[in-house]
Amino acid sequence: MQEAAEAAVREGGVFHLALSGGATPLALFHRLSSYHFSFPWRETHVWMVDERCVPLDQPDSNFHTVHEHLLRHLRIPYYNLHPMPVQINQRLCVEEDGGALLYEKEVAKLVNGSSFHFVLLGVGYDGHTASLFPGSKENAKDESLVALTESPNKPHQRMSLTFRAINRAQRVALLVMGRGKHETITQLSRVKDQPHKWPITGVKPASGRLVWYIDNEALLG
Ligand SMILES: O=C(O)[C@H](O)[C@@H](O)[C@H](O)[C@H](O)COP(=O)(O)O
Repeated sequence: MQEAAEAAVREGGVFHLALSGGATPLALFHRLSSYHFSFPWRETHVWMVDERCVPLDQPDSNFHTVHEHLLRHLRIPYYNLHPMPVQINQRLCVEEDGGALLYEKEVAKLVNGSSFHFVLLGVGYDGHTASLFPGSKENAKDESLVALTESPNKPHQRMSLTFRAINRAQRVALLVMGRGKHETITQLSRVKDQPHKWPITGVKPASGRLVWYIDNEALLG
């Protein structure tokens, strides 16, 4: 990630990084904040891959998690932080409030070609990634870059980058860790291109690079 950040900053003066929630990236966040002192945070813009529709100061909020475990330990300008606007007009993720479109416009305004330099993803036990869940209508060729989605797990309402946004990225890193994910990895190794059932198989950067980072426990059980 640091290499990608340095290369992007060298080329264009800015690094656009989109981060997922969940427990898996916490160790990476800890590492980034504790050891990577030369990471170009001042030139880094932090975006969210997905968000739960709860106020940003709630422990369930992905931005809250990223803030607690990473952002608050860094020297990063606050105007480089881009939480998803899940709360508008004192209500959460209401279609008419246009939060998804607002975020899409913010991405379009700041990110060249809406193509993030680096997107960090995880995978759920059911093969979901970001907040793109099995069987949901958003998984079909969605034209938008950001959408309101529904999770089978609480909190149900979500906002998420779509496949379209993810697949525009220059690099996508898929981080899978822990014995608990072994079954999922085994199943995923047998399926191909079934984004409706296994959303993770819909991650295919058009011209970018996709790299899976799987630890031994997830790989070997
Ligand atoms: O909001 C979220 O939960 C995520 O962004 C989600 O897509 C996550 O990456 C996977 O569910 C894996 O979660 P774990 O890392 O907790 O297993």
